[in-house]
Amino acid sequence: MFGFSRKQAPYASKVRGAVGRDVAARLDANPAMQRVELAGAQIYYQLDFLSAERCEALIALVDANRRPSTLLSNKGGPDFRTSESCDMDRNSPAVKPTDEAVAALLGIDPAHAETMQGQRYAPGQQFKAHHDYFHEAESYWPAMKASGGQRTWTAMIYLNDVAEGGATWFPSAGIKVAPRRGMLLTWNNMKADGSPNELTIHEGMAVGEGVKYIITKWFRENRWSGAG
Ligand SMILES: O=C(O)CCC(=O)C(=O)O
Ligand SMILES: [Fe+2]
Repeated sequence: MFGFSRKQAPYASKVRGAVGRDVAARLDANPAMQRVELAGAQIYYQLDFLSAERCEALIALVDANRRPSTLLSNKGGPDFRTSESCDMDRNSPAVKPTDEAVAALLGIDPAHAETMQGQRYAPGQQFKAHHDYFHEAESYWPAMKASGGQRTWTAMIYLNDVAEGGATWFPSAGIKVAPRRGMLLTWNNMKADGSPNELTIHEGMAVGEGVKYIITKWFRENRWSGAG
């Protein structure tokens, strides 16, 4: 029969929907986690996830390895992402416990995680509004699909307090998170039906005074192949 098939939302996905439910159930059951009051997206945070000592060790690694940040698409122009960043080797002793703790917190197989990124923003540096999920109509998508598929959850940790600016702002969701040493922020980039959630658009606002250090971990729907 033609014309009577049930319509699916574009890009809906059972696998991605299930990851959203499973991780949220785990976070809801964790007394240390707080859920941001918001109907349209799953956003959680935990104060003091990392000790000051661990934060300092990670900051030293970012400082030692930082280079200009890159983007998958250069549509946003030269001031879109002006921070510096680096890979945080998951096998290095300073990174491993944090890397594993984040995956365990979410209950996602660490093999699904991309290499953790360290990021450093000096005054005036920023990461303008973007989605962490891949836009499947873009030319980069086939390579991303092959390397582990869509990004589901993002986890970020603020490694220091910032004197002024540097908040993570979700303009559509109406949430602004000020950096705070050791705090973890995590959100699901997908909706309940497993399609990309536009409401998760976010920006790393320009730092006013001080330097901002964070680490970010992106999880894929499949095992990440380590390339792309
Ligand atoms: O710097 C921030 O607060 C946001 C960073 C970010 O959006 C990312 O790493 O994907
Ligand atoms: Fe982001």
